[in-house]
Amino acid sequence: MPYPESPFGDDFDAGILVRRADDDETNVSEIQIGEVTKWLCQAPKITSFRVNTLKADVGEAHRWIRAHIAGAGLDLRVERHPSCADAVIVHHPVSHQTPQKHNKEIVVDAVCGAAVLRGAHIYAPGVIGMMSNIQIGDNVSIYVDLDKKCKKGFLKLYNGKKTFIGNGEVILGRNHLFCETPQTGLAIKMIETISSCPPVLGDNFLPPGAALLQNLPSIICTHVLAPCPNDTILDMCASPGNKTTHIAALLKNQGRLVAIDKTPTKVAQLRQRCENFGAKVEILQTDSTKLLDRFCYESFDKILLDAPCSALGKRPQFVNTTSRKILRSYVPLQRKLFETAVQLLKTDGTLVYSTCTITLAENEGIVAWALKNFKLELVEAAPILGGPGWDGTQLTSEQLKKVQRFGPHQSIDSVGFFIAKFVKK
Ligand SMILES: C[S@@+](CC[C@H](N)C(=O)[O-])C[C@H]1O[C@@H](n2cnc3c(N)ncnc32)[C@H](O)[C@@H]1O
Repeated sequence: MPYPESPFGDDFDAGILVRRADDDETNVSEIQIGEVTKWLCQAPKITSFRVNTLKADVGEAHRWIRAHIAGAGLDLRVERHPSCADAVIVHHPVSHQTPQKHNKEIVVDAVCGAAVLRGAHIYAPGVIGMMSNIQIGDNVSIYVDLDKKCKKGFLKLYNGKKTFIGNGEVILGRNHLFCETPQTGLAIKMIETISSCPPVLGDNFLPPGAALLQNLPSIICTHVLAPCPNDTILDMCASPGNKTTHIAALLKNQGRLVAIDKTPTKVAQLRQRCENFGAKVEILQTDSTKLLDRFCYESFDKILLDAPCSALGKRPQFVNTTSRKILRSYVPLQRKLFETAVQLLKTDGTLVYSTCTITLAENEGIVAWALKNFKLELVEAAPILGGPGWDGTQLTSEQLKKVQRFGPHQSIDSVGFFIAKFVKK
């Protein structure tokens, strides 16, 4: 089976990705959606770290990352990002050759396969099938099960829908993998992958809280909010806290930062992240659509609404079983959260709206709706490092240049993401 061209099933109407929420029949955009779905299946060509400036110096973190990569015998370009002072970028090598395949095969699930293409090794729970003749120390080829039909513990050559992603060395044998519970430990040490992302790019080689792996568009998003010491800032949908801790760092822990999430387990994650990163944050577990019960009208200088969304910007994706119903379920919640944000924002205050998805309805659709319903000015979401927004809503081409979208054919090959910035009038 060749590498997939789309994570969606044959019966998925991809046109929904480029339609407005209030016009679900007509194709209103010129976007070549096939290019986008193909891009979603591929891994990003960079890995980015965000240095936590509350605990580490960017130059020093840059040297640690370079030394780690050199120590693994790799010669990769590692640079401090020219426009995001706290970002360090590792460029993956460009390889035009598919690795040579071995006769012995391992089958992994789609989530594990995606992690492998972003530099992970394979851990026991991700392995589904291992041929019975495979021994510890063997070099094997890794395949992703594309339709979840391979049974756990499968011991023959799997002939179902699968795609090749790379080669590795077996560390754990069948007995350990399939006969022991719980299944834990490093199962396959990756040697080479089709994405060329080197398998050394975790963040656990760095001192705790010094830096984290964070996709570049997410790093840019907090710079667009532009926190300044002594601002009063609200992060409405904050867990696991990647952007909250970034805001705290740019605030230098001065001013007031309130971070909220609705789900108790996610609030626990947020708390832990803020603690590890030395971030001074007031954390609340509540529904952000109901914040006017807790805060006065116009309480905040700046608000980040990193909204719950359909998360279709994730890369790579092998399989996505989302539906029209699920995709359309986010817009009403995004509008409610947005409305609350506008009420809590001071006049002349800044609101940044972002998502990690690609649909027109959740991105440009929300911006067009917001400009129609509130006294807001759309301002340039600088630093602009992504491309313009998609057409298909009432937004003009000038307005589409003020927002930023991360997608295919751009200088930054990262995940799909959207950022818009407003000032309240
Ligand atoms: C896109 S994630 C946020 C990621 C986070 N900003 C970061 O960068 O680490 C969206 C978050 O919104 C939370 N959420 C969803 N509905 C919410 C609501 N009504 N009120 C508050 N949080 C909500 C989810 O639990 C989820 O953690």
